[in-house]
Amino acid sequence: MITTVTLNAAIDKTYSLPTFPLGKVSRVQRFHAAPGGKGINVAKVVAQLGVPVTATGFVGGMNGEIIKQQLTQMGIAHDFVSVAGESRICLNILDETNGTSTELLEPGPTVDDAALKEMEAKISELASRSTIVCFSGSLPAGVPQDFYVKLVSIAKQAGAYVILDASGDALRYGLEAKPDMIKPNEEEVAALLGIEVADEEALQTAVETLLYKYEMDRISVSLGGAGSMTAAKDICYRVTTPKVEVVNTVGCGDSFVAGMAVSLAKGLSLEEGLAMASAAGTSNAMTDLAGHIEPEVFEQLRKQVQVVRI
Ligand SMILES: Nc1ncnc2c1ncn2[C@@H]1O[C@H](COP(=O)(O)OP(=O)(O)O)[C@@H](O)[C@H]1O
Ligand SMILES: O=P(O)(O)OC[C@H]1O[C@](O)(COP(=O)(O)O)[C@@H](O)[C@@H]1O
Repeated sequence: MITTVTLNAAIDKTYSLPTFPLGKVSRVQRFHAAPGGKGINVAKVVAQLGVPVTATGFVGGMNGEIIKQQLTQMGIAHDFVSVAGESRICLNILDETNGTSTELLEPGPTVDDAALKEMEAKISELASRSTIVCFSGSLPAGVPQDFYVKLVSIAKQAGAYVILDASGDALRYGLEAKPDMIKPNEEEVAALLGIEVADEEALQTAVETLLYKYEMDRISVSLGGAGSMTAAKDICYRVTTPKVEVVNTVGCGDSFVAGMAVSLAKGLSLEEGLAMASAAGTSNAMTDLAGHIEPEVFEQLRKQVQVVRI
């Protein structure tokens, strides 16, 4: 089983507008809402790829109930810790004319100490039954910046392979617990090392520095439409994906993580994992939903992505 952890679960709402003029009234004709937040997006794609998954994290209020209900309807097992307050809404406004995506992310509920303790116990229990645990996303108020250190350590101690997809201090602290894999973007790599990444050679050096410093199994730096770079012990790959018609890139990183987690759960090679992760990310970019892949598109892309050793 794969467990996904979303400490700041959300309802992801997407509004698709022909144009999005600021300071004007826009009437929204096309919209949808789905359970979201990075880890829940990972869970949705893992489920689509046919691997058993349990989604956990903090949820609160009516939005929390909706998140749980909809996951149940999707056939995704969940085991959340309930908190006072309301789970957030994350709004993504797609302007179909100029192709922009504008995200408005609420802060989410405030988590108290009792809920933090409950989460530690939950991770210990779920990780002991999981081959992979994915921690994804930002920390809501009340969660200490170093909480991922604790949770990653607990999951590793329970014997799970741990993927951490976070940013800022949450990632910086989380690295101290030596997750098996992280999936930063280029800016996050630069921020972690306090450097500027001028070109691909510099990126490779930076990624390898992080890999060895924190004794990780692999690091994938996702580069949006330009693909990704992945370093593992004594090896580095550059992956490029075919040019596709992009609809909405929200959730691409989560889909990439899902593909990688599924490949690990199935015992596939790193090369196969990269094809799977990249195909999932690119497939997600081709739909207006966040954390969604079309199986036929995914299978086609999986054959088309280029995984090159550098
Ligand atoms: N515009 C795009 N065209 C094709 N594939 C994309 C595009 N954006 C993202 N992807 C795919 O999704 C993966 C992760 O996307 P990225 O945008 O880098 O992550 P994040 O959402 O974390 O910023 C990429 O490595 C790529 O495979
Ligand atoms: O937890 P965070 O970091 O605030 O991010 C929340 C938001 O990120 C998203 O998962 C999108 O993330 P990616 O585009 O990086 O995959 C939204 O669906 C979500 O609501």
